[in-house]
Amino acid sequence: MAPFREVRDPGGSGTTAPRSVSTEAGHDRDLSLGAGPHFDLRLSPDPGPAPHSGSRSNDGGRDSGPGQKSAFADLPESSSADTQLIRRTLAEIEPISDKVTSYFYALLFVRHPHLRELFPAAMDAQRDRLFKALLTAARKADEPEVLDEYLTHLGQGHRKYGTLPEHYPAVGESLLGALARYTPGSWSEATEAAWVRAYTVISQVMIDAAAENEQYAPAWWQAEIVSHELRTPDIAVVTVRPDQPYPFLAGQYTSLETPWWPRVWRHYSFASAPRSDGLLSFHVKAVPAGWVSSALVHHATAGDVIRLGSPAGSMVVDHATDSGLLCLGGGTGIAPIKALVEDVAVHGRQRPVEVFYGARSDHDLYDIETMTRLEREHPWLSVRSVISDGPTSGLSGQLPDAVRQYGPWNTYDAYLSGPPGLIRSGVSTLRGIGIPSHRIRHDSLEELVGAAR
Ligand SMILES: NC(=O)C1=CN([C@@H]2O[C@H](COP(=O)(O)OP(=O)(O)OC[C@H]3O[C@@H](n4cnc5c(N)ncnc54)[C@H](O)[C@@H]3O)[C@@H](O)[C@H]2O)C=CC1
Repeated sequence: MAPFREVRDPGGSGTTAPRSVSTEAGHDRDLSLGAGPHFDLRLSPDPGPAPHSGSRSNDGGRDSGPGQKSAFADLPESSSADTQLIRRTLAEIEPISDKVTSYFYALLFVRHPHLRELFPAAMDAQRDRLFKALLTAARKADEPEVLDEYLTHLGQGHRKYGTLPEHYPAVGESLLGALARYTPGSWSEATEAAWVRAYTVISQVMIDAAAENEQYAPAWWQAEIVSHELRTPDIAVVTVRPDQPYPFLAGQYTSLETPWWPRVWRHYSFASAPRSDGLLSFHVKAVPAGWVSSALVHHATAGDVIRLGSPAGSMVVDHATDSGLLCLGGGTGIAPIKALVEDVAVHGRQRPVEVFYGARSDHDLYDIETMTRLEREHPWLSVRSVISDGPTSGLSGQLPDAVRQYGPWNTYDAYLSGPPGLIRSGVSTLRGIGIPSHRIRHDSLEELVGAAR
């Protein structure tokens, strides 16, 4: 049987933690957690198969075998009562989530200062990512399969930050400390016990997923920039050569860290299907206050080395069907759409692919030449550009409106990529014209908001 590790001393980092800290709100807050919650995490040396659900994982397409059991199937019967208690806490902190987030990090760093170095020097960009992810996990507690997949990705993705199993109890204590502090009306022994049970399972799934991923993938890849092409004053196509093979699927994205902003990771979709020379390309637009995007567009040159995390995302082509593909790419969102087109071409299936490429002006259609070249090469491909904000001789308006003028689309699989506003209105338009939700694919809005800054 695998050893159990009990974490009984929330301040047990060997450092003398101050008893209070000044938070954003300017109040000194007591950091005591009383006796403290206990997290019994099994730090198994042999993780066995990852307990994820059998749906697409972020390891470049490896699926877990059929019939694997969800870790959440092991939850005690009290779990639905736990769900109620957890929901109540979540509802209570929602309007003050900023304060709770600040307090969570204050607790974490004051009690466990050695963990500070795992986070970026300037925390504002990524400040609430971890906390949000934990709350998202808690919110999905009654959707075991979805939660398993989410946590598996989260656990694997945390390897690049240097996260170790022994860090999880510290995070759990800080999470509970912050929740308890900001829900004084409802926090009780039962609520704490519910959160301890939920966090214990959450962290165990993440730890197991990371350990399983370690068997076949590095925590990150080094990648040298081999070409940097400025297509407009603020959009660059950056091509890199990873230091070891990088398996991924067309339509997926990765996390990327530049040498100029250590520990600040941003998501970028691959702009090509996997290539025989192993090179990877990204379309990067420098956005205002976008540290990483500006560095990549305005400072990066050939020879610079960046780091890449694991591939992720399920916006991939289903090669088991011959359905047509309806693709909406807004701005740099055309990058993974181009990868999907190349993927269909590689598989040699003659299925119709209809691309709507949206941009604010003709000038912003930075990749139209590539798309029209692909259209010339492949009779099954049609590319239409749609201009939203300027004069044009072609289609004008917002992308979803343009798509509505064509069709019918109800036999197509739909792929959306671009700004969150496009995804939201695109999904609602496509549903409205008869494409069922399960045939509409896009990256998670949570990942997209602020993704490529
Ligand atoms: N996998 C993905 O979903 C990817 C997403 N992106 C995201 O795409 C965005 C690209 O930004 P920009 O190039 O500045 O695009 P943009 O803001 O210039 O928008 C491009 C086009 O998208 C459509 N659009 C934008 N907002 C819309 C809305 N609210 N409703 C309907 N249509 C809308 C319009 O047709 C517009 O011309 C970034 O936020 C980036 O993070 C980029 C690459 C991949």
